Amino acid sequence: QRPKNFPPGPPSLPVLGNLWNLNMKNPLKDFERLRQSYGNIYSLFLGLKPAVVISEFKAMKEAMVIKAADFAGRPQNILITNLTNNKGVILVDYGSLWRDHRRFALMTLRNFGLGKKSMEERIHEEIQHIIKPLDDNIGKTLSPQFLFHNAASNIICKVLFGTRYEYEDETIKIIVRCFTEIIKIANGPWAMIYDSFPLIRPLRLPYNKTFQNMEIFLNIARRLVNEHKKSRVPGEPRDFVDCYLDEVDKRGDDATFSEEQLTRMTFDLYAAGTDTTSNTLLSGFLYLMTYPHIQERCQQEIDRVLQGHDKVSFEDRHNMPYMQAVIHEIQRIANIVPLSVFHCTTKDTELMGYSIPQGTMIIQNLTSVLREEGQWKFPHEFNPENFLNEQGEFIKPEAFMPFSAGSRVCLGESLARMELFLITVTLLRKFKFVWPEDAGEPDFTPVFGATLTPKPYFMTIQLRENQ
Ligand code: HEM
Repeated sequence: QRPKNFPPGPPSLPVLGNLWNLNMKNPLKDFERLRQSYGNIYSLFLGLKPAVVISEFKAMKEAMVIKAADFAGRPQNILITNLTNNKGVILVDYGSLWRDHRRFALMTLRNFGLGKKSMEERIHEEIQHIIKPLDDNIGKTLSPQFLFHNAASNIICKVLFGTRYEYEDETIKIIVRCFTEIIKIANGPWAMIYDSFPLIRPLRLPYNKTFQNMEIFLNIARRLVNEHKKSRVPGEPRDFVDCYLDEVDKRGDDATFSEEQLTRMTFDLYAAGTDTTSNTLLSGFLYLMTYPHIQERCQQEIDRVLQGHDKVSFEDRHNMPYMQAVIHEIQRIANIVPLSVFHCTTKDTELMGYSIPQGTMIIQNLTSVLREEGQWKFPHEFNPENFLNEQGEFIKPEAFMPFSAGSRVCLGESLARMELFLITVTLLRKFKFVWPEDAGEPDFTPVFGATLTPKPYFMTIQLRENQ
């Protein structure tokens, strides 16, 4: 039964609730269909749990920005609690552990605490490892999937642990496999089954694999943290782990800053920073190959602004309005995290006149904002004009929310934006990317998972004439 003045929604069945209304493999179309019937704020029962789905800019802003604290919780199901041990940052509930760690991570990632080597340098070093295989394949075709994935993974690895792995290294393969499998189970129907039926928890079912995978990653992270403890010089941090160990020293007995929390947080940052960035790059190059005139216009701007410089710096973005518009448009159309990460209300609250009790799961339909008519000049097509004004200057409409908005907004936004800019500009400056002649028509339909991924594709690499 829906509480009084709760947002409307489709009728629900006992036990299953509205799970029968959703295609678990890809519920995005169902969320859109239900929005058309019930409006921008509607409710669903996921099993016995009530959830509210929020769509379009106005409602999203009221919830996430204006009433940020009311909507900043995370739903706590038992699988997640058992998996995270109430530690980390992404899935922990609103409270002091989350707040202190979020603040610490933001400060550290913003280039302050990271020691002598700047974030930009770390990214540029990794870009050299992307360029090498591209250089070796001039005139040939290549699938960029692993290249981008390993690069994004190594960048975050360097920020956290100060190390990178060769693209063929077993450790990187194990890490990537653990993440993929954990996310698949934690996000899917098994999490709900685990939650609803305590008696089956000890059985050997797929979620057990999740706990094993989590242990594998945590053991790798613990080993790296132990090595840091031996080699660090207090007060002279080399990376995120060193900064955190300095913070533990500084805080003394404050239990929330602990080594266990550190290893859990490295997992979260690693998981959140890899797929998202690499899938954005993959979508980006797919669009740049399909719209060669847009690729060329980027290259003209790059050549003009970088003339006489050996490499691009993040500051250069201020002189590259077109490139900035293209990268933002890639993020808008790629819509990499379409349902954000589920939120939860922290107290009884109201949204656009509806009452929403404390503890209600909140699902952000970010797709609806990124494609909203009235917010964009060209909501349904790939067109950088969405981010340019009449004078050709870069503008960012408020409805640009691929990182979500408010208190839980993506913690890695600044790192992600730097990666996307430096990688895209460096590669476009040196190479021309061409859709292979024999590859048929490009298919833009993404594959749904925790993030949206373009279908695997190949690209032909050409060296640009001025290189
Ligand atoms: C293009 C790349 C990225 C996109 C599109 C993206 C998007 C998002 C979104 C939509 C959320 C959920 C926000 C919410 O719940 O309201 C999120 C959360 C988060 N992201 Fe990202 N992200 C990206 C890259 C990164 C990177 C590189 C890192 C790591 C440094 C990162 C770390 C996090 C963390 C830790 C959270 C949880 C924040 C919290 O709960 O307070 N993300 N991201």
